[in-house]
Amino acid sequence: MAETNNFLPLILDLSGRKIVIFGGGSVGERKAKLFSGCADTLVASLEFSQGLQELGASGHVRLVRLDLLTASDSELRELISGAFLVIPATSNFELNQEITAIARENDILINQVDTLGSVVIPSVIKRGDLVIGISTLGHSPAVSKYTRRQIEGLVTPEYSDMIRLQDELRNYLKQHVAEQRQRKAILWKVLESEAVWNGFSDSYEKAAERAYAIVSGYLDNSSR
Ligand SMILES: C[C@@]1(CC(=O)O)C2=NC(=C\c3[nH]c(c(CCC(=O)O)c3CC(=O)O)Cc3[nH]c(c(CC(=O)O)c3CCC(=O)O)/C=C3\N/C(=C\2)[C@@H](CCC(=O)O)[C@]3(C)CC(=O)O)/[C@H]1CCC(=O)O
Ligand SMILES: NC(=O)c1ccc[n+]([C@@H]2O[C@H](COP(=O)([O-])OP(=O)(O)OC[C@H]3O[C@@H](n4cnc5c(N)ncnc54)[C@H](O)[C@@H]3O)[C@@H](O)[C@H]2O)c1
Repeated sequence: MAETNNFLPLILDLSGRKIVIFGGGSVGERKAKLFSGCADTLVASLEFSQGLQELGASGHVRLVRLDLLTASDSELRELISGAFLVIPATSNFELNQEITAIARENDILINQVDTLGSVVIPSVIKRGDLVIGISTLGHSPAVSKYTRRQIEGLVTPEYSDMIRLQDELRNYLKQHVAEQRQRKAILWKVLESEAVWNGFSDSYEKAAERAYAIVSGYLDNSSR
């Protein structure tokens, strides 16, 4: 098991990145579903789950059918050529290790699914512009999944509304408040306002109206 206190989550722009998954079973499908929305995802396998066949048919992932045990090294290198991330997820541990070695030789990031490798895939929550990654660093993926479900219950749709409102306010305040510390104080006053949060249940406009009232109050006080 790798030394786990050196792991940190990163939020990456995967657009245009090539991700190659070996193995089209339940794990390969879960990984392909995660990445297919944002990266060029290829799955190489003997067989493909129903879910992957559907993703392939809809053009969301590229499926390459082959027996990796009889594939030549050059065929494997061709498949991983230009890849940002390789995920060896067949049911054959030795084969996964072989693919890992080839990816390592080519300095490609590897997400190992049958042990803790240098890249760990977290549980992911994506609610609009709010993205949360959760990992136990290999100790208990079930707890990651459990924690995801717990947090999903907390992250109500109002979080996306508040992100939109804060984004709007940040741009407004950059035009009207010179001092960054003052801008930060106003944003937190809005963020911690129960009236603003409750306003969203009426409408976004209602919450925004209450937020701008806080901003005006702050600006009036500071101009005295
Ligand atoms: C988070 C998530 C992301 C994803 O892959 O999508 C993920 N696994 C998920 C679910 C899950 N996986 C497993 C169970 C069964 C219960 C359990 O074992 O706990 C459950 C829960 C379930 O299915 O209910 C079995 C399992 N997992 C690994 C092994 C190999 C081993 O450890 O030996 C075995 C076989 C163990 C055995 O043979 O018994 C290894 C890994 N799994 C990881 C990620 C990485 C560590 C992440 C972390 O530490 O948090 C790591 C190291 C590598 C990797 O990145 O794949 C995803 C939840 C997505 C969601 O939120 O829904
Ligand atoms: N990381 C995780 O969350 C997690 C969860 C469960 C299991 N695992 C591990 O992940 C691995 C895959 O698990 P799974 O449930 O997806 O297995 P699975 O049996 O559902 O799928 C295995 C896939 O590998 C393909 N495959 C096997 N041999 C092949 C070959 N020679 N050439 C091409 N393709 C080949 C099969 O066609 C199949 O599509 C297992 O080793 C398991 O230990 C990881």
